[in-house]
Amino acid sequence: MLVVKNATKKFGGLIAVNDVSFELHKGEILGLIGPNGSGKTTMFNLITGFLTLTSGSVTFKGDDISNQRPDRIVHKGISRTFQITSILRDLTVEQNIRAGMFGAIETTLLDDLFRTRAYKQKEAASMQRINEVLELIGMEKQRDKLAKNITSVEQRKLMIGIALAKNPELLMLDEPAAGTTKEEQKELIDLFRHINESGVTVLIIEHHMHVIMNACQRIVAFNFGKKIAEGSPEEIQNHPDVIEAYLGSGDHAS
Ligand SMILES: Nc1ncnc2c1ncn2[C@@H]1O[C@H](COP(=O)(O)OP(=O)(O)OP(=O)(O)O)[C@@H](O)[C@H]1O
Repeated sequence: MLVVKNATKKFGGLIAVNDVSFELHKGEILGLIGPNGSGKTTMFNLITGFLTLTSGSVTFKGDDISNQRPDRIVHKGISRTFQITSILRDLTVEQNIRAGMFGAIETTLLDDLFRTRAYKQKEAASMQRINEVLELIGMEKQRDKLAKNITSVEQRKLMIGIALAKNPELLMLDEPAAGTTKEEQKELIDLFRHINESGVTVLIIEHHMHVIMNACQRIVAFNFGKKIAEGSPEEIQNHPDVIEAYLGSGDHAS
């Protein structure tokens, strides 16, 4: 579904991503791991058009999407979350999801002004998608609560809901379990599986090793911008280069 080929990103003299190739298959949950600064977020930004490749390519469903604008890439079916929270705290859960749909369902100014049939159809489609997303993230009961008044794990789920609002085929999550407890992480793992079972392919960057090991079918490991290993959770856990990377970095993610 997604093919990254010889991707390289240089920032001046620093090579943040160094000749990385990997594939993501339709229907799977793939994890990206690696110590701090190993190039994972840069890789996300290269796939989603927030950064341009120095060299290499990214193809999605056979289309070359290398260096296209982020909004074009969203239209092709890739949606993502960010490390920094993107929720609008003074809006309700439902309004946040609606805001996430911006650009996904388009109405013209005339449609909006005159409430045309096209407007009504699009509004019905929006409402249907909002309901689907609320069901997917398990937050139907919280739909009218202000985002600032929901729990921190609910805020994490809402961030995922905002990305899902665009109805992606590929959902990319950047550290979705940051700042959560073990109990909350279990909820999030169930959520990733539920989203995946609904037909969405998932790519996750995550520091909590047990989240990655439990949620992902396959894992790609990075160190110093390079791919050092790829395989099942078991293969990755026992891979000498991965063990060395984590021991050497002092980044003992739990
Ligand atoms: N815009 C930028 N300009 C210069 N250097 C950058 C930029 N973005 C990232 N880097 C550098 O590229 C390297 C890879 O960073 P990146 O954020 O991709 O790592 P990461 O694996 O996502 O780390 P973390 O787990 O801490 O988020 C780091 O050395 C970082 O300082």
